[in-house]
Amino acid sequence: MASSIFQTHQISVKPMKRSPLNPPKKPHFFTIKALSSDSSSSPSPPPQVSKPRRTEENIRDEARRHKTTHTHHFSAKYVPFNADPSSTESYSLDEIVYRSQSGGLLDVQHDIAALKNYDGKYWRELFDSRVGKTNWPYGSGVWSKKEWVLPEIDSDDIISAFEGNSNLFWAERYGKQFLGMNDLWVKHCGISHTGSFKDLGMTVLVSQVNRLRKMNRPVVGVGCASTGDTSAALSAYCASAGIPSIVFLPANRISIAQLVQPIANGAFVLSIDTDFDGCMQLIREVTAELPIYLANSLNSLRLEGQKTAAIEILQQFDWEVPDWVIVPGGNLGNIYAFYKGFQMCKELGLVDRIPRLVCAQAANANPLYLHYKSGWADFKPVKANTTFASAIQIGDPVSIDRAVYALKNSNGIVEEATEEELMDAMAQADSTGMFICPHTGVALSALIKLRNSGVIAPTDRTVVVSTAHGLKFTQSKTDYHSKEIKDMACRFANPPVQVKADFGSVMDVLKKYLLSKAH
Ligand SMILES: Cc1ncc(COP(=O)(O)O)c(C=O)c1O
Ligand SMILES: N[C@@H](CCOP(=O)(O)O)C(=O)O
Repeated sequence: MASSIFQTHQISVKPMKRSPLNPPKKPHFFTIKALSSDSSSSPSPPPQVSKPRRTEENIRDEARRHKTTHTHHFSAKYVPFNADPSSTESYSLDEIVYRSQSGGLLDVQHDIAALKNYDGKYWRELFDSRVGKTNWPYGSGVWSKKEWVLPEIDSDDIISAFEGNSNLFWAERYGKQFLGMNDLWVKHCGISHTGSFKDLGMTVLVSQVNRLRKMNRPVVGVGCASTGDTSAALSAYCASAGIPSIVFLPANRISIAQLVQPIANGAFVLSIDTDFDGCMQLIREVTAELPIYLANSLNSLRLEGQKTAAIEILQQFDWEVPDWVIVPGGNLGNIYAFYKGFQMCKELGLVDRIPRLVCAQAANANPLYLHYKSGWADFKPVKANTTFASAIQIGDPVSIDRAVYALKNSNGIVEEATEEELMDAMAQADSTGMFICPHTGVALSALIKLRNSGVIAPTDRTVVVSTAHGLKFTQSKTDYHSKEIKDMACRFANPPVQVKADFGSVMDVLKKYLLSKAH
């Protein structure tokens, strides 16, 4: 059997015998019948139907067999972000457009009235029913919310690695030992196909590109500027779809593990002698000239996938709302994506409030923090300095307006972390069994500050969003534990002990170690 990492195994299940007493059941996951707009009642929740997969089928074939004509009326379109209610400007998602007429950001606007034909209980049960299954495409944490993401895309056009459904980890020891907290959680979005939360948005964007190409729209390739994670996700999803990808990387500013990802996935990699903001400027100019589709989060499609992480957090808490969610911020799409996910759940009746959001920035790349501290006075981009949190070394974030909106509407806070603070926080978290990235260290530093100042109470249910896998950033950990960082005490370094290869020497160091650990 031809296999790829994006295919799951064929599962052999004997077809069930059908008889008049046992008629074929309706495939509920694939047919959501919208009520007419004047209807006041909601349909009953989807029944659990076992859907035998034929031996000769893979999961795409099975989904095709179950496909019925579209019976739901959910839709979405681009509108200017935060537009005046009187604005009539809008674009089909099948258009190639990244900016509004006035040059502002766009947003994907769903037909909320159609979605509201179903009550919160219906959506909760529908989403819950899809977790942990292999039904195409709903086995993905993103596509399990398809009606809220890209309702009109054909499931056959979707490119998915069954991303999402990431671990919400109870940080028991870290919470107790370092913060006196008993309800601290880490949402491990980096435990994902390419090792960061970018997979959530990229499955949506590349699926839409796949659709556009099938419609013969002029898209020869997909391109992005990147600090390492967007490029990894873009190249993997494009490789899976057989679509050329082009990535602009700031030379010598991303980790080796991140650099090798697009190289291995066959992307056209340009290493450019500038920083991320310079690469971003270039990709915007290039995509305006060439048939290359822009994959950065300036493109609001990406945020539709990323917002599902917020919905997933609520789902994992059995639809109870945490008090705080802390997100590291760089280009600032993700903080808005979280806001949007929470807000949609509130608007559609799945929950009755949203959490307070905290955006955490590295002090070396802190334009949002400075803007917040100035009382949201005039925004000024900064020149971002080198930071161990290299994926957020961004001085001129494209989603600044989205971030400000999200924070203002969630009673949010912005915090910053120095290099020493973020590296110490990462080392302490790792010492309790995690293996986080420096960006998660930034988010934990923000938490430490807000706990110390009493803004976050010991009993507050708090979620720290971990955005990438620690294995992408081993050089920073190596530098820290070797105490090789200039002007940093590396207080929690745990360097290996060099010891002679004889029993006595090994016993000596072990006894010393055990004594230091004895209570
Ligand atoms: C690992 C990691 N964390 C956090 C961020 C920040 O996300 P955003 O750019 O959406 O603010 C990024 C990318 O920018 C990232 O790659
Ligand atoms: N950290 C990002 C920076 C670009 O962000 P995007 O969400 O706008 O693509 C990266 O990994 O490239």
